[in-house]
Amino acid sequence: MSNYRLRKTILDILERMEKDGSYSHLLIDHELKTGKIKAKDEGLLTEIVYGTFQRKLTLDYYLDAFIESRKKIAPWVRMLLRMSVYQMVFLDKVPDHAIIHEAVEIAKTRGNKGIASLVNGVLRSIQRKGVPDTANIKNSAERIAIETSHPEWLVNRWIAMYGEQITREMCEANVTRKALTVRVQPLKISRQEVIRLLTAQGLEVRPSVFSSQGIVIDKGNVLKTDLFKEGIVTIQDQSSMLVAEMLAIKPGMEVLDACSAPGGKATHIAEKMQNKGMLYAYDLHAKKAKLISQKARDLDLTIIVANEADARKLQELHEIESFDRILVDAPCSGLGVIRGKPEIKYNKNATDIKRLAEIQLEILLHVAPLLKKDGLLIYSTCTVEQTENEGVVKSFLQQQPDFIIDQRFFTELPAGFEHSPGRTENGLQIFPQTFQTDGFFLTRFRKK
Ligand SMILES: C[S@@+](CC[C@H](N)C(=O)[O-])C[C@H]1O[C@@H](n2cnc3c(N)ncnc32)[C@H](O)[C@@H]1O
Repeated sequence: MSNYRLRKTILDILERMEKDGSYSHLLIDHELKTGKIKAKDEGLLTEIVYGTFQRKLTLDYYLDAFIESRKKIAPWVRMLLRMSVYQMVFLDKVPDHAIIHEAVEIAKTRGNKGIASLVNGVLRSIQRKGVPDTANIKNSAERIAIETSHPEWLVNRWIAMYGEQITREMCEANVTRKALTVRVQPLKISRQEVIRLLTAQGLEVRPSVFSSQGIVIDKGNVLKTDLFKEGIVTIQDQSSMLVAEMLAIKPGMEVLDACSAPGGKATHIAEKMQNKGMLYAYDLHAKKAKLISQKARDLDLTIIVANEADARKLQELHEIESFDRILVDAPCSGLGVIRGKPEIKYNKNATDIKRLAEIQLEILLHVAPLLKKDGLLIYSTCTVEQTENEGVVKSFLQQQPDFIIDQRFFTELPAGFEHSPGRTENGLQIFPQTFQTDGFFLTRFRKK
């Protein structure tokens, strides 16, 4: 694929992300699977698409200094300018003159001479004068918002929750890449052996401190290895791996995973159960429930029974006090996984957060009676929103006096969490910047 075609494909993906609010990772995966992108270009395509979308608001701030405010420009032209400026400012892989040349060619072919001249003028001015200095922005929330491309309402909200320093670190982490991590299927092979095999294939890897099954891939493409293709390792973020680790699971138990698709944590729990016992996994959507069964089959785990159900109606399917362990990995705003899914920061609003917190509490209150006395329930989300995390935990404890926060949860956490900034009496908020993971929240209740 020529450079021109590659840039045009990148522009197409970015436009679809903007127009349909489509999931960036799904669009990129789809494009890479068409086989039209050369292996050597895959990294560049991913980098420009993610980078441009991640830094959309920063790039607009730069561009607005060079575009007359009265001038209306079509969304595709703005996107073309954004991806060009992203490459000029944040990447050093292609010289500026080549970036400008390709952008002008696209503008000419898709638009007309006038658009090509505008694109040429704006990009050449930026090349000559450089981008505006954000140090001049006086208001600190606005400055964080522009420098890290987050909506200002979100930055203000996080500053009110966590203070300016944590907010800035979090926003900065959200625009960086993190290392991919995988989980080993321990019933098939040991982590040590997988590390040996991956290292022999030239990858740079290290054991995760979050989970005895986790491996961090510092360099190399694990997705192309047979270990991945054969289901011996699966992709999972380290903070997600913490859930099964902290559920104090034993083989032979009866376990409920109330919001389970696509089954990352359910399969991890089944592995911890050594595929002995019973794990009921539910999801609201039938299609998604099928993904859980598929994942269980891929990993040769036979104890998972996956079905479609609303977690708020599980009392119709199961008896009171029938489970040793329950996991509520609740639907949430996803504001902890912005790094991998940048569209989330632009699409969510405060009303979504409030509504989600209501659903999360409803789910918890409904499944609580299904837990045996002395049983454990983990509540987790992939968000950094206090309303959805500590807020829900506090409301749940108020309405369910039979439940307490299990203090052993804190002593059983892996080393490194002793002074973690997000640790409170109600659970553990993992920030994306602390361990270079997804932002995640989890806590463990015990039924008295
Ligand atoms: C955070 S995801 C779960 C991820 C999963 N535990 C894993 O590790 O792969 C939340 C899931 O809850 C499902 N969901 C949303 N509302 C639900 C409800 N009322 N009952 C059951 N599942 C629900 C969503 O479809 C989504 O798949």
